[in-house]
Parts: sequence; structure tokens; C-alpha cells
Amino acid sequence: MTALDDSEFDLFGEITAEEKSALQERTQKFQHDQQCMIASLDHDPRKRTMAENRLIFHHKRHSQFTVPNRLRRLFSLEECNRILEGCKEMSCSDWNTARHSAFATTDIPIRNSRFDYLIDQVRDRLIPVMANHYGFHPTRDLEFRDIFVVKYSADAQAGLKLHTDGCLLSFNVLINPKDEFDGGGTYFQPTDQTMASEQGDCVFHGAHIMHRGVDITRGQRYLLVGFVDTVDTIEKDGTGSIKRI
Ligand SMILES: O=C(O)CCC(=O)C(=O)O
Ligand SMILES: [Fe+2]
Repeated sequence: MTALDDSEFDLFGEITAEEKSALQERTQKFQHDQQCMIASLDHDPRKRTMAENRLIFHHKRHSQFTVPNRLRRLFSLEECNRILEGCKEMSCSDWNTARHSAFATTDIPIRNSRFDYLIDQVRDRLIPVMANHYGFHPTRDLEFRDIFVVKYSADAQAGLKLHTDGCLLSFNVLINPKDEFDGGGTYFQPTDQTMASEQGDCVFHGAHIMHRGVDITRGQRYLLVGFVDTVDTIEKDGTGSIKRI
């Protein structure tokens, strides 16, 4: 095969001014039609379909859902300490390091584990709050795509680099007392702020927001992390863990 020089290898070419303006016109018409369609939908997420709720979320996410939120005391101190005891009883080989390819955490998926009971608790206490905030039906639309306990250690994996999560919504709950580590917290790029939780507090946010787990410099930091999506998307994609991007 002979190499082509740049002048020969012009697969698409420049688009003409007419083509460019036709493209802009089509894009504007599409955006206008979509806005009209969205404006015609019921205001109550319970009366809209799951797909309509997702469409509205996607439409608003870069303008209105750029700021993280906090829910204090999702778990009581007793509940956190019970999870923590469970974590400390796990052996090194119970912790996975290869489930989330590009941005791996040291974690234990909780489905069918000793922490399985947490799934219903989080579904009852957190999902309606997130659904209400982001315009979804309180019980019908949202489900966990993945839910797992994460361990950061100052001398091993100390944090997580800047990323977005490949789902709709994400949350994390601090499981151990914050005096067991220095540093930590979740940094959010749009607000340029680090959210540092008290034990049992939950931070939730749109998964599209750039964020990172700030490195700890002493001790250990345990989180419960969940990736949430619409039920129909999860069913369509099948189960399995998702990527951080
Ligand atoms: O460590 C944190 O605070 C954030 C965790 C996170 O973003 C993730 O697990 O995807
Ligand atoms: Fe994340």
C-alpha cells in the first residue's frame, strides 16, 4: 500500500457556507422542537413516563444540575459502625481492584454480600430524595446500577483522579469517623469545592459532573458508593459494573 499525501487524503473536505448554515438551521429547529415538546409535558414527574423524565434531566443537566447536594445522616453512627466492623472483618482478597477499568477503586460490591441489607435501606431513604431533586418518579424510575463499599488507604490507593461516572446520578456516604483520616472529601470541578462529610452523611450529584476523591494523607477512608440510572436503561444494558470516564 502506498502512502497518500495530505492533499489526496481529503475524506470529508471542508463544508461549504450553505451546508454550514443548513446544518445550523436543522440544529436550531431540532432544539426548538425539543423545547416545545418538553414544555408540553406535565409538570409532575409522576404523570410523565420514565423516558420523558430522563429526557428532561438530560436537557437540564448542564445548566441546572451542576452542583452537588448533601443529605445529612443517611446512616446513623450505629449503622455506620456495623458496616465498618464488617469491612474490617473482610480479608485482603475480598477487596477488588479491577472492577472499574480506567479509574479503579479498592471496593466490595454489596449485592449478595454481607452488606446486601443496605440496598433496601438506601433505596428507601435516598432514592426518593434524589428522584424528587432531579425530576424523577419517587419509586418507579431509579435503580442502582452498581453499589459498593470503597476503601482508601494513605499507603495504598489514597484517592481517585478527576472523572465522571458512566451513569445518570451518583452518591457516596462516609462510613467511618472523619478523624480516622487526614485529607479526603469529594472535589467538584464546577463549584471548585471539596465536600467533606461527617460519618453517615451522603453527597449526591449528577454523574456528568467532573469530580475526584481527594487523596488522604493518613489513615483510612471508607465510603459506600452508588451509581444510579433509570430502570429501563439498566434493563436494556444488562447488569454488570460500569466505567468511570
Ligand atoms: O472518593 C470520593 O469522594 C468519590 C468517589 C467516586 O467518585 C467514585 O467512586 O466514583
Ligand atoms: Fe465518581
